Amino acid sequence: ACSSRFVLSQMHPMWQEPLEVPGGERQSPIDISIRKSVFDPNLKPLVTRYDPRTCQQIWNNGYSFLVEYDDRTDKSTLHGGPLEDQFRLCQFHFHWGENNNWGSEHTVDRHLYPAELHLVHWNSDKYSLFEEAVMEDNGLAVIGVFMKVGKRHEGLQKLVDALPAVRHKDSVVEFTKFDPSCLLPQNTNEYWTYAGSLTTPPLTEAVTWIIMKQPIEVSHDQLAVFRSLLFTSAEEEVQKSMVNNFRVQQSLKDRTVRSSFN
Ligand SMILES: NS(=O)(=O)c1ccc(C(=O)NCc2cccc(F)c2F)cc1
Ligand SMILES: [Zn+2]
Repeated sequence: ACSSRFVLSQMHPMWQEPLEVPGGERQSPIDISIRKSVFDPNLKPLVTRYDPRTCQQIWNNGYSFLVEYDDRTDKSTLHGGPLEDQFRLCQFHFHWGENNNWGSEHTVDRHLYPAELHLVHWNSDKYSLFEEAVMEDNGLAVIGVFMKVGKRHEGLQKLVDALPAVRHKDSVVEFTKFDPSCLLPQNTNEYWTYAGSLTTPPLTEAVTWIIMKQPIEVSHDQLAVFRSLLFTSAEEEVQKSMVNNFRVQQSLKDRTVRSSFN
């Protein structure tokens, strides 16, 4: 899978992030201003083809929990939308708050959601490994899906039920046959897209962001299980709840956010 045991330095929500990333002209996350976004009629529908058989495991990396996919072949892919190439799914993960008032990394006209899903893909037409693609400006494509509190999400529940097994940092549990398309909103034709970066170190400016307009609904209790995870490993004396694992918003600088809808 794509998230090689790249151990993030002890980064927590209040992590002392570099004030400016070298040449940081396209950092993420950002606020999406609807009235400043530009409708682009040339944006195509998104095409996702995910094979649940490529789902492998869940890993608590001390920052979020990642559901990792076998990305050694083109079995779970993304193309279309703003993308010129075909991209391979390597993992998905989430960002959330300590309560339902905040937690997402992106916002829409400053509206905060309690959580945000990121489906991480890398350009398998141009590169042969995630670690390579992550250093290139057209290397990654991340689909962002906002989550709001409402009815229970049946597809998410299988994942929620597995979380107690990865409560501590560096724990891994086998997790198979999960189709991440169940986490996409029913309307994937309405999205915003912009050129950005990873939102955790190394913050590389390699990401084409595709942010869905329609949020998915998850229950209060499902989000509460996310908050039962820990930043800390089993050995550490002081246990810290894994909450507020989002980055502070970055300036748009000289970028335009395009919308696939008017
Ligand atoms: N929140 S997000 O969607 O922007 C995001 C997506 C992926 C990663 C990641 O893979 N990091 C580990 C990692 C592994 C190998 C090489 C890397 F450079 C690297 F960052 C970090 C943030
Ligand atoms: Zn993320």
